[in-house]
Amino acid sequence: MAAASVIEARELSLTFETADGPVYALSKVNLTVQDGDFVSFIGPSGCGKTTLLRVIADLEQASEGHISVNGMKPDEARRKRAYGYVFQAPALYPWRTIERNVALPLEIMGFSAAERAERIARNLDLVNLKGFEKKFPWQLSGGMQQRVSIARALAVDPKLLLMDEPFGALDEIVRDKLNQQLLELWGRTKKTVVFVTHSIPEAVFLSTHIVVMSPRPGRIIDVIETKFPKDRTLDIRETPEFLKVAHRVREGLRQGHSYDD
Ligand SMILES: Nc1ncnc2c1ncn2[C@@H]1O[C@H](COP(=O)(O)OP(=O)(O)OP(=O)(O)O)[C@@H](O)[C@H]1O
Repeated sequence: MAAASVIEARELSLTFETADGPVYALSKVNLTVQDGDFVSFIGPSGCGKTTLLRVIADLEQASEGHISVNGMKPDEARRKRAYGYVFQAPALYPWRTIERNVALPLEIMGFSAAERAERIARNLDLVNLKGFEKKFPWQLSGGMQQRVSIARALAVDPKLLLMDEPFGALDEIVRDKLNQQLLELWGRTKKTVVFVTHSIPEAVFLSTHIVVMSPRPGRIIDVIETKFPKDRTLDIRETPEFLKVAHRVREGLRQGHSYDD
């Protein structure tokens, strides 16, 4: 049976009108994300990765074209909490404990105390943070705080997880560990993930599809499908197949890059 599409974008464009003239953040973007895919957006600064993620999340509206999220218009998908969003910085409330941070979207949606407790326990377990419920964010490392943000995004059980460079601020060892954990989490939960990154190894390791983007105007220049086993470990980064995919991403980035700035 063919997988259902979670995101469909057709001829999507977004132009920001600024004092210095129009900025063509997205131009004629076509993208299909199927149920269970792990899709990364990669490209140089300003190619529209965050803008595309924000259009999917209804935080920004397209100037032209069509987009659907879980078969709905983005504003309806947002109201129905069809996705969870993880920002680059953990954005946790410092005065709330870890469990109360994860509880926040559940409180907003009116879940009962018993349901909240069950979901908090389940999602903190999923990100390996059992035992940290009563701590405050400042008592946790940056990587642990980002795992709390992931648990919070998953608490309402969305089909789709949108992640904007969630590990960009972390050192490489921590990032490797979180990549491995995220892959395991994706395998277990069967969520659809859309992930923004600047890192070629991160994109190749995590993704089923790598969307290579280019700036001025922001557009998609290549979509690369990978065929790595679901239970892969970081060791695959040394394999010829991994290096081949990484090379194709790098070539795409090189061709799309202008050196006039
Ligand atoms: N609200 C806005 N108003 C005007 N221009 C904007 C706005 N948001 C983004 N832009 C511009 O749109 C283009 C795409 O920005 P975007 O943040 O999506 O790129 P990006 O690929 O995510 O970059 P980075 O990797 O640096 O985060 C850039 O030229 C940016 O300056």
